[in-house]
Amino acid sequence: MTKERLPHIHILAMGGTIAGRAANAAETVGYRAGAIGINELLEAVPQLTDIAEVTGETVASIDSKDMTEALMIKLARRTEECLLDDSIDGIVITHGTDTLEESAFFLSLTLSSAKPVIFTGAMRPATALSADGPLNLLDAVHTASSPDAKNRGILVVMNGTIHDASDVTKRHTSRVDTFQSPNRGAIGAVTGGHVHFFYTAAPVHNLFPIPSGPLPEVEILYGHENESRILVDALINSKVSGIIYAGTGMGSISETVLPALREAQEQGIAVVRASRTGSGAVIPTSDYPLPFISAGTLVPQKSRILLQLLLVKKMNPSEIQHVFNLY
Ligand SMILES: NC(=O)CC[C@H](N)C(=O)O
Repeated sequence: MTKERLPHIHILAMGGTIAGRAANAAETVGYRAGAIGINELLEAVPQLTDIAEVTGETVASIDSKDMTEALMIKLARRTEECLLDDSIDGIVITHGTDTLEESAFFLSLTLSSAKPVIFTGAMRPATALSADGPLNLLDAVHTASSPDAKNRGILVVMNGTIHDASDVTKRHTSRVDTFQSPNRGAIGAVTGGHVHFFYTAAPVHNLFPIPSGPLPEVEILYGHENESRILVDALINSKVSGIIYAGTGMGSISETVLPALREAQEQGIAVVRASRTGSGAVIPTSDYPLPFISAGTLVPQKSRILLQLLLVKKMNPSEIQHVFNLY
């Protein structure tokens, strides 16, 4: 009897807590992210060899709070090369959790492939009691090996749940169930190695080529009571290309800031209304007609990435709104 070939899953390591080392096993907060190399990470999960032929490489060893646009582009390019490699069946990206959702969303907008691409990370360092990284890695490799994970775009596997890159967001500072998809819910689960998707695949919107150079400057403002226009004026003076306004409620803008944002628009700055609430859609309303753009269900940090890529295409507010309507 011939043994069935195991899938070849390639791991791209970016650092983060999953590769974090602390002084002792009780330490779950003070540690150095990205201190552990890819080989040590794989050795901690010997069960991987039962389910896949696993190879790995280090793309970066950073705390993901320091993620940059250049590194995000580098990660997208390397992932694309791996997707084109016929010997690779699926890809797992280990990443710090702080900005994991931004990288996953960026790759979902710029890559196209039937092969699974799975992001994972950890909330406790590799050296901690009850470290969550090893099981997250095993679950991610199970998912990357699953034929059911094909044609679903970029996925995030954490804490036994599978999430779509557009909805998933980090919602808690320390708990292992921090990753949630607040609008549409998790799309699947990994239980005892069994990968189970709850829904058929949603449409995948890989809309852009991987950008070749720096993206337009887009900043995020956070709405609050008794707000002044100081920050909007600073952004107008800085000649940014876009502003994401994380407004109160459904992207509401206070009367003190509204005239300043209108002035920004007159200077050619694109303004997107998102919400500081963390979930729900911001939809176009007569209170804020075009050129105000509404973010849909995208959180401010993902709205920023989408707007940057749309501004590269030199789209006008109406065209930009059409793309945000997909979310
Ligand atoms: N749990 C984590 O991964 C957060 C640690 C670190 N700040 C990072 O994002 O890389």
